[in-house]
Amino acid sequence: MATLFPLHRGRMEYFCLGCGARHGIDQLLYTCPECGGVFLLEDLDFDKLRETPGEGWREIFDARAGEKRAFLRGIFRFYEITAPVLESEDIICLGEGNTPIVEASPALQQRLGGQRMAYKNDGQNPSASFKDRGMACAYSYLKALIRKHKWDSVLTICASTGDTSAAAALYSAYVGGAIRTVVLLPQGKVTPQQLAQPLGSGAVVMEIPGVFDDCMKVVEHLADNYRVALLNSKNAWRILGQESYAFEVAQWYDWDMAGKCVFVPIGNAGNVTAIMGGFLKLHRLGIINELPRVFGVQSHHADPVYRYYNESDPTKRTYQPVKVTPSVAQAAMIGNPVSFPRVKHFVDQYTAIGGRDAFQVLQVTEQAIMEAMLLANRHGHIADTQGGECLAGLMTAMDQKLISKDELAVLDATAHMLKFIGFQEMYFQNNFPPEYGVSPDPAMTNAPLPVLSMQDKQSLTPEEFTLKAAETVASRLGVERKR
Ligand SMILES: N[C@@H](CCOP(=O)(O)O)C(=O)O
Repeated sequence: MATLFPLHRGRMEYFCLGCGARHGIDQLLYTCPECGGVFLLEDLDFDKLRETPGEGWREIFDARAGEKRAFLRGIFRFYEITAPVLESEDIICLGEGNTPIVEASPALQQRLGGQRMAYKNDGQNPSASFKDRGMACAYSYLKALIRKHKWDSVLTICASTGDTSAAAALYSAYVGGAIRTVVLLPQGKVTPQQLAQPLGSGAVVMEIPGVFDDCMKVVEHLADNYRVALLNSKNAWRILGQESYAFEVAQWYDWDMAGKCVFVPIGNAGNVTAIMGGFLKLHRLGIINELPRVFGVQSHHADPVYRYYNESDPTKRTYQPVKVTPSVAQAAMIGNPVSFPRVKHFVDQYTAIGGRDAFQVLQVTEQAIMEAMLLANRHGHIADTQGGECLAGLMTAMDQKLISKDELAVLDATAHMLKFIGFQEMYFQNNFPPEYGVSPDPAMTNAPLPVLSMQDKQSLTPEEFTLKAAETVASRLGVERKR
């Protein structure tokens, strides 16, 4: 019974956060035709889910952990609270979600003065970032529309700092058929690894001089005026898929969120929106009894959300986009997050239940981000620069006494470290362009050590070469000979 599909079918609608207008999901909408506001998707029958007690839902979701069928695997094991309007035949699962939570080693915990922490490695998703969670849902919905309307051609489009484009191109390549994808990237501001991803998936890659915010404006104009399907998190289906991060954190800790804090970097703000929205859904259904505290983290080079919430008097807060400067947390280098209205919407609900401290935003320096990432990785983690940003945020929270040692901090490593490996290289080789404001601590750098020369290789016999190389390694490391 527990794994039956579906246990609940919903009636979903777009709901505008600007004017409250509601629209049917039969058409692709990103912003409200009436006021231009952003949407969330709501299941009008969500409260019917309360007929099953929280304990019942916990059992159902736990029972699906070993599920093999695509439509109940990955993010879709939470089908009823995600997108309960999709048909099983439309659901795409490329193995997204279910990413590991890895607790800090005792040595790292000690370095943090005993603070409990863990990373959730969302870089272990198929395209190596959390965006796959959202794309699985957005593409499943698109597939449903294509089937229903018998469309023979759909052009999907997104602006990206590198992760969204990789995910969009991957899911598009998998679905194929009517779908073609184009991605718009800020020229020179996406890492070589991230640029290689959509190219390899066969997407059309276009580069625009400027930063992400410039690309986003072009994509928004195209979505408003041309027949294209926008795949950024402005597309509310993306948000639904990304809620699975919250569901998985809760499930991993046996649905007990007491004493847990979640740290998440804020860029375009889709992820922090989804995480708060996800926890609120679980709370509404009694699946969790407490909300974890959420700490958003931003670099001082791209911090519009921090600036907004840094004003303690809510009546004096005014939102101002910022002009970004280069950031190692390049995925979050965004000065005008499209989901800002969604953040406000959920922060109000979140703090109404969890109190003022349930949501806070921290600002960290570029130097702190780099050093936190290196510290984490020297202790066996695979944090990317955004994961470093979260750890820098945790350290800031500790310094400011915003968190206690008994609380467990769950940090979002949003992408795989290998996507951002160039920043580690710049740190190790001390060649960061000055705009980043990062200078290496020699104790944190590393470099390969050459052993013997090519001339040695050519002049020695293979046996002599092995022996001399082994002796050089042993003597450099001060290893004692066996007696
Ligand atoms: N960091 C993002 C920026 C776009 O965010 P989205 O969630 O709105 O698609 C990226 O990887 O492109």
